[in-house]
Amino acid sequence: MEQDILYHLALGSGSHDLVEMFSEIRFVCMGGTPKRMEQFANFIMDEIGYKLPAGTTLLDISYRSYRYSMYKVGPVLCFSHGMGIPSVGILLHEVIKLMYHAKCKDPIFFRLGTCGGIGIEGGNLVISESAVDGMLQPFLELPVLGKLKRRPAILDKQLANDLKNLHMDDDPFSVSVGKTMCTYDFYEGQGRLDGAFCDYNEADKLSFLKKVHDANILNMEMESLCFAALCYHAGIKAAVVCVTLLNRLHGDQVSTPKETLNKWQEYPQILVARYIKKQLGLPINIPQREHPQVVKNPKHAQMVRQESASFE
Ligand SMILES: O=P(O)(O)O[C@@H]1C[C@H](O)[C@@H](CO)O1
Ligand SMILES: O=c1cc[nH]c(=O)[nH]1
Repeated sequence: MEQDILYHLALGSGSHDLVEMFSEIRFVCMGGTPKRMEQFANFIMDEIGYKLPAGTTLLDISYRSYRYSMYKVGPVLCFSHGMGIPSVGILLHEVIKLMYHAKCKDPIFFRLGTCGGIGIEGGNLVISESAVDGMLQPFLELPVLGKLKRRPAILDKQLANDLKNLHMDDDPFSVSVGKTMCTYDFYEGQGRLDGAFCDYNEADKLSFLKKVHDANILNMEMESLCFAALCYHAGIKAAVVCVTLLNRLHGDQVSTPKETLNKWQEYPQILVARYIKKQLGLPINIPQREHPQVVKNPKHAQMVRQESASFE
């Protein structure tokens, strides 16, 4: 291949110097919405004391794709992945290739998400030890060339435990490690009664949720199966940290006020930021603003701005 066009990122190995732009990346963080990931980029910038080069602002490097958003903060790359397995799968293919082209060394991948708790109240964290599909099967099934390909959805146990150990007594959330059910739909796929269609009743739903609960599944979301399977297949250390928006044993609707939900969405970020700081050798409970790191490549943001702008 002469050049590799990372179409949905609006980047390419021929049009961009991917080594210059991304070789320092050590942590790749992704979550559903552009807003959340922009907030995380700003948060991690404060946490690790990273300073953007003078006169530059945080830029969505992939804004020309109109698909995903992408922010770079020193060694941390932040993406929005949209909703569901197809969306996160396409992104992962391109991010994994990006890491390869950029010659990044053993980057760790995180998904910072939201989920429905199974027996866990809203506003608490679940770290996935592995993922299962809506049939409780522990692998991603994908039709490839007319045949079903199965890839195990395994996550790094050590990383999950390391993250859990970063929980502090005065955190406003609990942290549990367990299995995650990843579905292809938010409504019927997760046994909700409040979708546009529903061919089952409350008793059927509760019997399914009990089966899920009895299988030690702590939460439901819509990306972990693919995220775990593709990272495991690529040999990438990966973790999924989600905040529960509700306890599904008590209801279906996400009725918590928006301000509270926004606060809760920060909880996975707090834990992952602690991990990143620890890996970078920074103290994890002292604000870093007064101790800015030297910017490794002061020309970087300007360069990203120019290259993104010139990409067609
Ligand atoms: O990371 P997010 O909050 O997008 O993850 C879950 C799973 C689906 O993408 C979405 C459904 O509301 O939230
Ligand atoms: O119940 C929920 C909440 C967030 N995301 C999901 O996929 N399910």
